[in-house]
Amino acid sequence: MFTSSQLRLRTYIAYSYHKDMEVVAVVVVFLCVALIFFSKLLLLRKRFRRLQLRLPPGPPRWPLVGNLPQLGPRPHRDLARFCSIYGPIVYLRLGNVDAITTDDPDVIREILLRQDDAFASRPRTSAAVHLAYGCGDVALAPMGPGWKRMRRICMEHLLTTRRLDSFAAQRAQEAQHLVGLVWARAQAREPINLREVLGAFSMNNVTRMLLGKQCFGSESSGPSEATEFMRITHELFRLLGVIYLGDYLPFWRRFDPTGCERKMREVGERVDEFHQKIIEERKKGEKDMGGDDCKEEMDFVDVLLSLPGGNGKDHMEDVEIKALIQDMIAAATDTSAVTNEWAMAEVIRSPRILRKVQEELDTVVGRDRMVAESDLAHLSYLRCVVRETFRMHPAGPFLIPHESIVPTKLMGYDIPARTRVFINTHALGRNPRIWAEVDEFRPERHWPEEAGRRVEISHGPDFKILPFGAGKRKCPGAPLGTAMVLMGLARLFHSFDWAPPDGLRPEDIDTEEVYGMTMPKAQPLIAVAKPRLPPHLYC
Ligand code: HEM
Repeated sequence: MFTSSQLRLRTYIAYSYHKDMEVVAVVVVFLCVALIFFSKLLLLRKRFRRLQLRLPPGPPRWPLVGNLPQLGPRPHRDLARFCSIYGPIVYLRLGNVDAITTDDPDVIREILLRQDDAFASRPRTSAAVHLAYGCGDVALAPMGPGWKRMRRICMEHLLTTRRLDSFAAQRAQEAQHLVGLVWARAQAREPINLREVLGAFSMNNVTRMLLGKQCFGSESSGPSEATEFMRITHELFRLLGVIYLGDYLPFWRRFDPTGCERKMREVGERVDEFHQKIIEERKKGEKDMGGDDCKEEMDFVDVLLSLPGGNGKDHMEDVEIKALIQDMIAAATDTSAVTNEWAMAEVIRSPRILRKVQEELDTVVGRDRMVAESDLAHLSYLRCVVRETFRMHPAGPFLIPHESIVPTKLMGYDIPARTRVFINTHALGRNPRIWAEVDEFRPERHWPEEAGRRVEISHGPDFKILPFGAGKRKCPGAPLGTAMVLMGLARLFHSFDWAPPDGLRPEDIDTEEVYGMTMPKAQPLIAVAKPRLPPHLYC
């Protein structure tokens, strides 16, 4: 039993407790209201600031999704249309991402050269995370010390002129292997799937440098493994090119209704198994890697295994080596194979151009030997064919997307930080303000005005074509890519006459493209070859 004074005390304690709770509740409610108020204020300030920005012009946008619904299955064509309506720089809002696009040489020069420091980063997309070792490679890595180190390894250890020269004999063997393959089919009077043979040519060239062995052919680990590797590499490329809604609408990633991100994870794991196997086999083999002379004989994997790691470590991490192997394969194979297929398609479509290419080859090389790499610099007309191919059919419709690091001004417009930049190389080559008769394949337009001047394949000061990009992110494999493209074409045009399969006229060869990170012909190129050199040269 309580006394009355005890009861009074208990009542008082209960009363003060409730009073304190009320005060706490009032303070909490007040803090919440203040928080909501200030965050709204910040949002409004941000919106107000955005309203003050002078963004480039662009198409009207939908709430939440912005301009995403205006992009169809060929987004390079949609963005080109916007540039023809709104001008050389177009602003787009893709979900919650700021983006600009351009097809104009002056704007491109400003982005890639004058403001290279502001625009040289890459967006951290889901594909880059799942398919490029968490952006730990070169091609998809955002600007930073990681990218710098990996790029330096490429430039100073893998793609040096000396090392590329040391693989010249292997490249010549691969070119002969290509000719032999086509010759065998020609003897059997079979039409040739040029996508297949050119794909194998590129892949073999790259894997011989990278791994010291062919992927397709007598040295391969077996046709089924090679085919699976090629299949999974194509799948990787397809996914890298996909416009994934989750990169623009974060809620999409929670549900992933199309299973795109799950597929990325699966393909990333499958590709990783291939790469891990390569490293483990090589470590087990324990090749001798000492001495500078020996280093010139080493393939890329040997070189990477011999290099010190970052932060004073003795060796590079496996994951860094795998990211570089993947970049080399992905960046080098499809790009050159797609370019070669387009060039063959356009030349076979035009018997006049085929005759001119062959006349030049007969003059420079003759008919009693095969084309050598040393001939390539003298094949000016063939070089014009390659330049014209890059104008009409750049390997990819866009450069790999760039991203601005800081807010900046571009041609008088405000560009916020983290704006995604789509440089539309497909539209640049077909921009009617720069080129006449844009849909006509005419190599002569690149013939140098000054007699005897070498025809450059890379971009010139006018930035009217841009096959390898420019500035800090320029393709580090451009000399190798050019050599592989020129060599493949020179050998095929020199060794064979070409025609479409029975019943088709040259002009019936279709030139429809299919969108992706690289942009191949929609249908593989099938053609018939007829040998034109003495038989002993083919074996
Ligand atoms: C015809 C063949 C090739 C073409 C058309 C081509 C084209 C390109 C283009 C357009 C870019 C993007 C540039 C940018 O975003 O500004 C690029 C980047 C790159 N390419 Fe190539 N490429 C070819 C061959 C090669 C080869 C043979 C290699 C290496 C063996 C290679 C390695 C790379 C790498 C590592 C990058 C990323 C550079 C960076 O982000 O820092 N490419 N290439």
